[in-house]
Amino acid sequence: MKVKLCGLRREADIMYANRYLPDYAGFVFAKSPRQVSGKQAAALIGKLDSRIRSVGVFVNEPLDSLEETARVAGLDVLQLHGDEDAAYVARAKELGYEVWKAVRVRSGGDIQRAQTLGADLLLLDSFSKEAYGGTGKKADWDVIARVELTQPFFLAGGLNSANISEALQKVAPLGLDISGGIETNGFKDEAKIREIMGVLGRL
Ligand SMILES: O=C(O)c1ccccc1N[C@@H]1O[C@H](COP(=O)(O)O)[C@@H](O)[C@H]1O
Repeated sequence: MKVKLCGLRREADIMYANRYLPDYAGFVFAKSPRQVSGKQAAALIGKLDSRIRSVGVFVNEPLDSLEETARVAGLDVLQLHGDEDAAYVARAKELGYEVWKAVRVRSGGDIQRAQTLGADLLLLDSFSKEAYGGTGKKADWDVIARVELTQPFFLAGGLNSANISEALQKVAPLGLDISGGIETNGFKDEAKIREIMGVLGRL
Protein backbone atom coordinates (compact mmCIF):
# COMPACT_ATOMS: atom_id res chain seq x y z
CA MET A 1 0.00 0.00 0.00
CA LYS A 2 1.44 3.36 -1.05
CA VAL A 3 1.10 6.28 1.34
CA LYS A 4 1.03 10.01 0.71
CA LEU A 5 1.19 12.40 3.65
CA CYS A 6 -0.16 15.73 2.47
CA GLY A 7 -0.06 19.35 3.58
CA LEU A 8 3.52 19.46 4.87
CA ARG A 9 4.59 23.05 5.56
CA ARG A 10 7.08 23.13 8.44
CA GLU A 11 10.58 21.73 8.90
CA ALA A 12 9.16 19.55 11.68
CA ASP A 13 6.77 18.00 9.12
CA ILE A 14 9.74 17.09 6.92
CA MET A 15 11.46 15.52 9.93
CA TYR A 16 8.37 13.36 10.54
CA ALA A 17 8.24 12.36 6.87
CA ASN A 18 11.91 11.40 6.87
CA ARG A 19 11.34 9.36 10.02
CA TYR A 20 8.29 7.41 8.74
CA LEU A 21 9.11 7.37 5.01
CA PRO A 22 5.79 7.70 3.19
CA ASP A 23 6.08 7.13 -0.58
CA TYR A 24 4.88 10.67 -1.29
CA ALA A 25 4.89 14.03 0.52
CA GLY A 26 2.30 16.58 -0.55
CA PHE A 27 2.68 20.38 -0.65
CA VAL A 28 -0.42 22.53 -1.10
CA PHE A 29 -0.13 25.52 -3.43
CA ALA A 30 -3.87 26.18 -3.54
CA LYS A 31 -5.55 28.61 -1.11
CA SER A 32 -5.55 26.78 2.20
CA PRO A 33 -4.24 27.09 5.75
CA ARG A 34 -1.63 24.59 4.50
CA GLN A 35 -0.59 26.72 1.53
CA VAL A 36 3.12 27.11 0.78
CA SER A 37 4.91 29.12 -1.91
CA GLY A 38 7.17 27.57 -4.52
CA LYS A 39 10.24 28.85 -2.65
CA GLN A 40 9.04 27.54 0.72
CA ALA A 41 8.34 24.15 -0.86
CA ALA A 42 11.79 24.13 -2.50
CA ALA A 43 13.45 24.64 0.89
CA LEU A 44 11.36 21.86 2.46
CA ILE A 45 11.82 19.44 -0.46
CA GLY A 46 15.57 20.10 -0.28
CA LYS A 47 15.49 18.51 3.19
CA LEU A 48 13.22 15.63 2.22
CA ASP A 49 14.65 12.08 2.10
CA SER A 50 15.37 11.29 -1.57
CA ARG A 51 13.23 8.13 -1.36
CA ILE A 52 10.11 10.27 -0.90
CA ARG A 53 8.54 11.78 -4.03
CA SER A 54 7.14 15.29 -3.82
CA VAL A 55 3.60 16.07 -4.95
CA GLY A 56 2.27 19.59 -5.57
CA VAL A 57 -1.45 20.15 -4.96
CA PHE A 58 -3.01 22.74 -7.30
CA VAL A 59 -6.58 23.98 -7.82
CA ASN A 60 -7.40 25.53 -11.22
CA GLU A 61 -3.93 27.07 -11.42
CA PRO A 62 -3.12 29.00 -14.62
CA LEU A 63 -0.75 26.77 -16.62
CA ASP A 64 2.14 29.23 -16.67
CA SER A 65 2.10 29.56 -12.92
CA LEU A 66 1.73 25.76 -12.52
CA GLU A 67 4.88 25.35 -14.60
CA GLU A 68 6.79 28.04 -12.70
CA THR A 69 5.84 26.72 -9.25
CA ALA A 70 6.60 23.10 -10.19
CA ARG A 71 10.03 24.14 -11.49
CA VAL A 72 10.92 26.37 -8.53
CA ALA A 73 9.76 23.84 -5.95
CA GLY A 74 11.32 20.86 -7.76
CA LEU A 75 8.19 18.71 -7.77
CA ASP A 76 7.91 15.12 -9.04
CA VAL A 77 4.13 14.91 -9.35
CA LEU A 78 1.36 17.43 -10.06
CA GLN A 79 -1.94 16.78 -8.26
CA LEU A 80 -4.77 18.69 -9.96
CA HIS A 81 -7.50 19.13 -7.38
CA GLY A 82 -9.86 21.50 -9.19
CA ASP A 83 -11.98 21.46 -12.35
CA GLU A 84 -9.09 20.83 -14.76
CA ASP A 85 -10.17 19.23 -18.05
CA ALA A 86 -8.49 16.79 -20.47
CA ALA A 87 -6.71 19.60 -22.36
CA TYR A 88 -5.27 20.95 -19.11
CA VAL A 89 -4.15 17.46 -18.02
CA ALA A 90 -2.45 16.96 -21.41
CA ARG A 91 -0.61 20.30 -21.12
CA ALA A 92 0.50 19.46 -17.58
CA LYS A 93 1.84 16.09 -18.78
CA GLU A 94 3.72 17.83 -21.61
CA LEU A 95 5.65 19.71 -18.90
CA GLY A 96 7.22 16.34 -18.09
CA TYR A 97 5.55 15.58 -14.76
CA GLU A 98 3.48 12.66 -13.59
CA VAL A 99 -0.07 14.03 -13.29
CA TRP A 100 -2.74 12.97 -10.80
CA LYS A 101 -6.34 14.12 -11.09
CA ALA A 102 -8.46 14.46 -7.98
CA VAL A 103 -12.14 13.60 -8.23
CA ARG A 104 -14.59 14.97 -5.66
CA VAL A 105 -16.87 11.99 -5.77
CA ARG A 106 -20.63 12.46 -5.68
CA SER A 107 -21.55 9.61 -8.02
CA GLY A 108 -20.00 6.78 -10.01
CA GLY A 109 -20.37 8.99 -13.09
CA ASP A 110 -17.88 11.49 -11.61
CA ILE A 111 -15.27 8.73 -11.50
CA GLN A 112 -16.12 7.39 -14.98
CA ARG A 113 -15.74 10.89 -16.46
CA ALA A 114 -12.42 11.42 -14.69
CA GLN A 115 -11.12 8.21 -16.24
CA THR A 116 -11.34 9.88 -19.66
CA LEU A 117 -9.11 12.83 -18.72
CA GLY A 118 -5.78 11.12 -19.40
CA ALA A 119 -4.23 11.50 -15.94
CA ASP A 120 -1.63 8.99 -14.76
CA LEU A 121 -3.59 8.29 -11.60
CA LEU A 122 -6.89 9.31 -9.98
CA LEU A 123 -7.25 10.51 -6.43
CA LEU A 124 -10.74 9.87 -5.11
CA ASP A 125 -11.74 12.45 -2.50
CA SER A 126 -14.97 13.50 -0.81
CA PHE A 127 -17.24 16.17 -2.26
CA SER A 128 -17.83 19.41 -0.40
CA LYS A 129 -19.59 22.56 -1.57
CA GLU A 130 -17.34 24.68 0.63
CA ALA A 131 -13.85 23.64 -0.49
CA TYR A 132 -11.96 21.76 -3.17
CA GLY A 133 -10.09 19.55 -0.72
CA GLY A 134 -8.45 19.09 2.63
CA THR A 135 -11.87 19.12 4.31
CA GLY A 136 -11.35 16.07 6.51
CA LYS A 137 -14.65 14.75 5.16
CA LYS A 138 -14.85 11.01 4.39
CA ALA A 139 -15.41 10.02 0.76
CA ASP A 140 -18.35 7.75 -0.08
CA TRP A 141 -16.55 4.40 -0.10
CA ASP A 142 -19.71 2.52 -1.16
CA VAL A 143 -20.03 4.61 -4.34
CA ILE A 144 -16.32 4.10 -5.08
CA ALA A 145 -16.53 0.34 -4.47
CA ARG A 146 -19.33 0.00 -7.05
CA VAL A 147 -17.35 1.59 -9.90
CA GLU A 148 -15.20 -0.53 -12.17
CA LEU A 149 -11.96 1.40 -12.10
CA THR A 150 -9.55 0.74 -14.94
CA GLN A 151 -7.02 3.29 -13.70
CA PRO A 152 -4.81 3.16 -10.61
CA PHE A 153 -6.18 5.33 -7.83
CA PHE A 154 -5.47 6.69 -4.37
CA LEU A 155 -8.19 7.06 -1.78
CA ALA A 156 -8.35 10.40 0.05
CA GLY A 157 -10.76 12.32 2.27
CA GLY A 158 -11.04 12.16 6.02
CA LEU A 159 -8.77 9.16 6.44
CA ASN A 160 -7.33 8.49 9.89
CA SER A 161 -5.93 5.62 11.93
CA ALA A 162 -9.40 4.68 13.16
CA ASN A 163 -11.02 4.29 9.73
CA ILE A 164 -8.35 3.20 7.24
CA SER A 165 -8.83 -0.53 7.95
CA GLU A 166 -12.55 -0.27 7.19
CA ALA A 167 -11.78 1.82 4.09
CA LEU A 168 -9.42 -0.86 2.83
CA GLN A 169 -12.03 -3.57 3.38
CA LYS A 170 -14.43 -1.71 1.08
CA VAL A 171 -12.12 -0.15 -1.49
CA ALA A 172 -8.87 -1.47 -2.97
CA PRO A 173 -6.76 1.58 -3.81
CA LEU A 174 -3.13 1.64 -4.87
CA GLY A 175 -2.50 4.11 -2.07
CA LEU A 176 -3.90 6.35 0.64
CA ASP A 177 -3.62 10.12 0.85
CA ILE A 178 -3.89 11.55 4.35
CA SER A 179 -3.83 15.14 5.55
CA GLY A 180 -6.30 16.24 8.25
CA GLY A 181 -6.15 12.80 9.89
CA ILE A 182 -2.52 13.34 10.87
CA GLU A 183 -3.08 16.80 12.36
CA THR A 184 -3.89 18.19 15.79
CA ASN A 185 -5.06 21.81 15.95
CA GLY A 186 -4.07 22.32 12.32
CA PHE A 187 -0.51 21.05 12.62
CA LYS A 188 0.97 17.72 11.62
CA ASP A 189 1.17 15.43 14.65
CA GLU A 190 4.00 12.89 14.80
CA ALA A 191 2.05 10.52 17.07
CA LYS A 192 -0.82 10.36 14.54
CA ILE A 193 1.59 9.73 11.67
CA ARG A 194 3.22 6.93 13.65
CA GLU A 195 -0.15 5.40 14.48
CA ILE A 196 -1.28 5.38 10.84
CA MET A 197 2.01 3.93 9.64
CA GLY A 198 1.64 1.27 12.34
CA VAL A 199 -1.89 0.32 11.23
CA LEU A 200 -0.53 0.02 7.67
CA GLY A 201 2.33 -2.20 8.85
CA ARG A 202 4.95 0.33 7.82
CA LEU A 203 6.92 0.76 11.06
O1 LIG B 1 -5.11 20.21 2.08
C1 LIG B 1 -5.68 21.20 1.60
O2 LIG B 1 -5.81 22.24 2.26
C2 LIG B 1 -6.21 21.16 0.20
C3 LIG B 1 -6.67 22.33 -0.36
C4 LIG B 1 -7.18 22.32 -1.65
C5 LIG B 1 -7.22 21.15 -2.38
C6 LIG B 1 -6.76 19.97 -1.83
C7 LIG B 1 -6.25 19.94 -0.55
N1 LIG B 1 -5.79 18.77 0.03
C8 LIG B 1 -6.10 17.46 -0.44
O3 LIG B 1 -7.37 17.06 0.05
C9 LIG B 1 -7.41 15.64 0.19
C10 LIG B 1 -8.06 15.18 1.47
O4 LIG B 1 -7.55 15.77 2.61
P1 LIG B 1 -8.07 15.33 4.08
O5 LIG B 1 -7.31 14.09 4.47
O6 LIG B 1 -9.53 15.09 4.00
O7 LIG B 1 -7.72 16.46 4.98
C11 LIG B 1 -5.98 15.16 0.01
O8 LIG B 1 -5.92 14.63 -1.30
C12 LIG B 1 -5.14 16.41 0.06
O9 LIG B 1 -4.08 16.26 -0.86
